[in-house]
Amino acid sequence: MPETFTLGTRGSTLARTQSQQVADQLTAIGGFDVELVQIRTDGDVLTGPLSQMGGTGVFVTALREALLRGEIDFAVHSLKDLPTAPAPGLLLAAVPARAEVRDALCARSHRTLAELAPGAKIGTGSPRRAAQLRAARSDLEVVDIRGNVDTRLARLENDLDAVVLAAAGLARIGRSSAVSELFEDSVMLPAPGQGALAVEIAATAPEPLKAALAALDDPDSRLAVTAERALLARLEAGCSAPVGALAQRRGSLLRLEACVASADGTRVIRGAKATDAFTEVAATLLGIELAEELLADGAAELI
Ligand SMILES: NCc1[nH]cc(CCC(=O)O)c1CC(=O)O
Repeated sequence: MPETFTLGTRGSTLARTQSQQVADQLTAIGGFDVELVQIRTDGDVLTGPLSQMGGTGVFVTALREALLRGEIDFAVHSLKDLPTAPAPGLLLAAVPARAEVRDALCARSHRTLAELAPGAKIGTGSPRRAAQLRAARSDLEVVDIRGNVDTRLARLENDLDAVVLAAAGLARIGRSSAVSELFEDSVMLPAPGQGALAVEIAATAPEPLKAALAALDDPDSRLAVTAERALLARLEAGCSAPVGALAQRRGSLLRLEACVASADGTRVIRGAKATDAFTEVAATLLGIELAEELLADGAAELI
């Protein structure tokens, strides 16, 4: 009988879908059976605006505690929900190949941002998305929304003209047909880590599990998110701060682009920097150095 490992997951459709995808890959690579264990996090239970829930990691803390107690063998998170602070006793076993990184506009009648009527209502719970939307279209009414992806899309049938969601999440749950525009980097930079998954284990996890998960790791994706998260950490900004960042391999360079915006979108500080060294250290330095350039340009006032 193959060995069985338990995978802790949040209960949302998105979380269960992405956990099942990693489980299937692990079964294919390692020949293991994987059992999904559903765990409720504060992010699933508490109500109110996410940006005011206080503390980081509302979506991951309960999963991390289950890992440390040995109740589950591994956990799959959306990487952008992971706090940048190191997690003692835990390891990032794999960053699988990243999916689409961009944010998507989902609008009634499939309108693009430019096609939305003046004063149209556009929903997002993210200060980063709200600020960049206001910078692009100051006439729109940005409405604070939350809930899972399906709940947000349902608002299009109800009171909103458009919502903004991560394209990767929509694709994972089979709702890509709702997308009317993928935002270019110049209009909206994604959240650090967007579109990537994080597979986390306890440092004491069995070697065969570590080895099988290591095979799921995509080095370019890991380096890109390392640079983005180093920038976020150096800015001392959390996942709900108005910070966008995107690192991508461009030929022989790893290029990082980032922005910090004021909540009202009237100020957007942007910068970009590249390195030709493809190591964790170089990616981390890239993030730190670009963060320091943004701080020198006044970013601290906006965070
Ligand atoms: N915090 C919510 C969250 N965490 C990860 C995703 C989407 C998938 C991803 O970016 O990997 C979403 C929903 C959204 O932002 O639209």
